Amino acid sequence: MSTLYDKIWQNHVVSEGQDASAPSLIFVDRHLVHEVSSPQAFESLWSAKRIVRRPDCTLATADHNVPTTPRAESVTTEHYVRDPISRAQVTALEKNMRRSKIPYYGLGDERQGIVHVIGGEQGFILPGAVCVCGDSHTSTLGAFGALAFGIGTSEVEHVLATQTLRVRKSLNMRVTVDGELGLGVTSKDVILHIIGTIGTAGGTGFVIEYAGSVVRGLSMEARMTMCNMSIEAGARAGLVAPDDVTVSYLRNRPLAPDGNHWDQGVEFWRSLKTDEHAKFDREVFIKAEDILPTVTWGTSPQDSVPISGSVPDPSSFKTPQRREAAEKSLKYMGLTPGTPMESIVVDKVFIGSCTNSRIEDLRNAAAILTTLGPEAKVSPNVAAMVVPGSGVVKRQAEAEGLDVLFRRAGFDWREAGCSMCIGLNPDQLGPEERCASTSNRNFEGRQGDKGRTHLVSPAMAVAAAVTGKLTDVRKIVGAAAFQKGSDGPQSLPPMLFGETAIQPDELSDEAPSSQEPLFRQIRQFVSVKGVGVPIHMENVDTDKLLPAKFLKTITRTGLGDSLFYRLRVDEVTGQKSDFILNREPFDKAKILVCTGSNFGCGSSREHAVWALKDFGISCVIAQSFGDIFFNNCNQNGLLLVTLPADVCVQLADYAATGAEIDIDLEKEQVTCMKSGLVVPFHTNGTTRRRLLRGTDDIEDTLAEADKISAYEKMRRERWSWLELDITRTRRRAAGGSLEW
Ligand SMILES: CC(C)[C@H](C(=O)O)[C@@H](O)C(=O)O
Ligand code: SF4
Repeated sequence: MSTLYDKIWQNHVVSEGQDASAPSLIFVDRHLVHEVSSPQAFESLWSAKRIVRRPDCTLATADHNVPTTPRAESVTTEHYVRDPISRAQVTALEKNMRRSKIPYYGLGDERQGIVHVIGGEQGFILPGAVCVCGDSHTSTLGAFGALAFGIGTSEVEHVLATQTLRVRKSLNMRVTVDGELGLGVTSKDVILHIIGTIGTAGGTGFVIEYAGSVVRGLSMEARMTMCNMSIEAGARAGLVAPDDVTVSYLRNRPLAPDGNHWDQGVEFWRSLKTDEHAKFDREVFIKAEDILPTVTWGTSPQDSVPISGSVPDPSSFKTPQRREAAEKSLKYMGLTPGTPMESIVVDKVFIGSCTNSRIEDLRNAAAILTTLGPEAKVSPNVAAMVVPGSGVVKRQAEAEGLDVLFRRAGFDWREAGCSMCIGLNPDQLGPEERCASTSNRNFEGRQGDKGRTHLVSPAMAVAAAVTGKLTDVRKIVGAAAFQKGSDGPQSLPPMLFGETAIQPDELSDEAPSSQEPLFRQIRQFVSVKGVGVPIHMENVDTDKLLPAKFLKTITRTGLGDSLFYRLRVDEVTGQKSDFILNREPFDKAKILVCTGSNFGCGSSREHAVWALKDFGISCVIAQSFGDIFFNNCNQNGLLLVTLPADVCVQLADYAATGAEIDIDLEKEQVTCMKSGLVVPFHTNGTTRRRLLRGTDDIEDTLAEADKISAYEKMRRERWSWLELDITRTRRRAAGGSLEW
């Protein structure tokens, strides 16, 4: 009896780990690449004189740094990406694509867009496949019944060089949503409700399969919205079993198989589901009737309430940590307990991001405007923008006249990219500006320094734009405006795929070079002795460890000053704060002792680990860690020690005295030298061996090249529909407009 996850896993094992807790080598069928998490991976790859093993299994685009202002057809990176550091990243990607021969959807290509949007839209991701990308929201693509998850930059390099990854198997969780959703309740509300229920650490260590009548009744795009935010629930990936909805969505997509391959693929996909009596390590049941249009009030995706609710009182939370976190959130958000959510005035509205920028999202948003009629206008105090997830979505929306509806109402209609989801491009919130946003993260500073984010569905975003405050969309359009299954029908109306230009020939041939020292070579950990810095926070996400604006670098060094930047520097005055990392002796700390759980959750940015190391930290102690962060630390020789809450508190109190701590990995013990306290800890055997030895994973994997070749041969014979013939696809794409 196996789950869907077990089955996909089993089909991809190239070689088993030495024991149950050790990572296995698994084959990667599809690798998506973008400009933020790949430059350092290519840099190391080229300097080690390695090549990309399977460019044909890889697809790249630029999305995070890309402006969304009007883009001429003859667009060049040089002129369009004005910010020199952003431009350097996009240019590095272009050069790397040219050298590696990886298919690239660049700025002049209609297929360019947010990496997770284009992966599904083009039919690149198929059920049963393993798909990775140096980005945490790769989980979006689990909606296809593919095992899709985010990885760090070192792992990107590993996949480029070997087409495999060393992964430890996660636990199985199933979230079943049964019943019937109320009119106007969408997949975004469902996933916000789930995260509100299980918490942002609820899925840590798990792959979540979404099941139940509600999930079965959702369209593919709505399923993508749900799977997208699995990472906000702490899970490695989200999955939905493939069914007729999946198959009809994939039919005739440019990169999906055709002919016999299509038939073989469909037969296999239909067999992929969890066995009836398969066992899950955790089961969660949600009643559809309990879900209302949902909105966040705080700075964590778990801080949500129904739109009819009010800002909670921090004292209503059970644990002191939650109480403290809620107080901090409310201060940051400028909200007082008891304020009705519907009275909160917004300055900006953002419809976009990999959560909600697909055609169906734009149709849903536009439908609200249609119902309201031509008089409906964006409130004079609000700036609202719609950013399609890809050039294809944009063209489709324009063919349907949605842009006209948005523009007429006063929305700004933009070009594709990550846009205001992340402060990496010009679309940002100003300090204390409040935004109703269809994105997935409401972390402090996420949409711009001191910006305040409320996560909502596309329909709710339109309602907020029109009224100027957070609003229950059902009230302004009436129930009659919604059909059953508020996200949209399960079969999409035709989508247009136009002629596209392949343009890597315009790119320069030389590989980018950087002068960075061999920072990554220091990947070993044996012991450390030094000052520990106590941090009393729950859910320290990687945005907090290193804000997005520092991700533009193409090297791994120099990030130490930016660690916990928002807490260390007042972004308005530029003055250093009295945050503990700025104070002696903690400014020289080598160990970080966090009393909270879920340290390093959120984004897959390995830059956060480089920042810790560059600051001088080589060991973090906490109650638990985010999955991707855990792997990124292993790759960089940074030891993570997991200890119970009371022990973390004890060690943090000791660290606060400024006395030295000694951490010995061989002995697996923490010694507080001054007090004599000795705390044993346990690390996974493989992790320990690798850290002690300072292993180069890629070298080890390449030693198993014959096994990888044997797997590839087996895959060609057994699942030939997985082979991608990019030249065929190009012909099809160039053969005129494709419709279905
Ligand atoms: C830049 C990238 C590594 C990051 C992620 O992993 O999620 C980004 O997409 C984000 O949303 O924070
Ligand atoms: S979460 Fe935002 S920044 Fe990250 S990939 Fe999605 S759209 Fe881009």
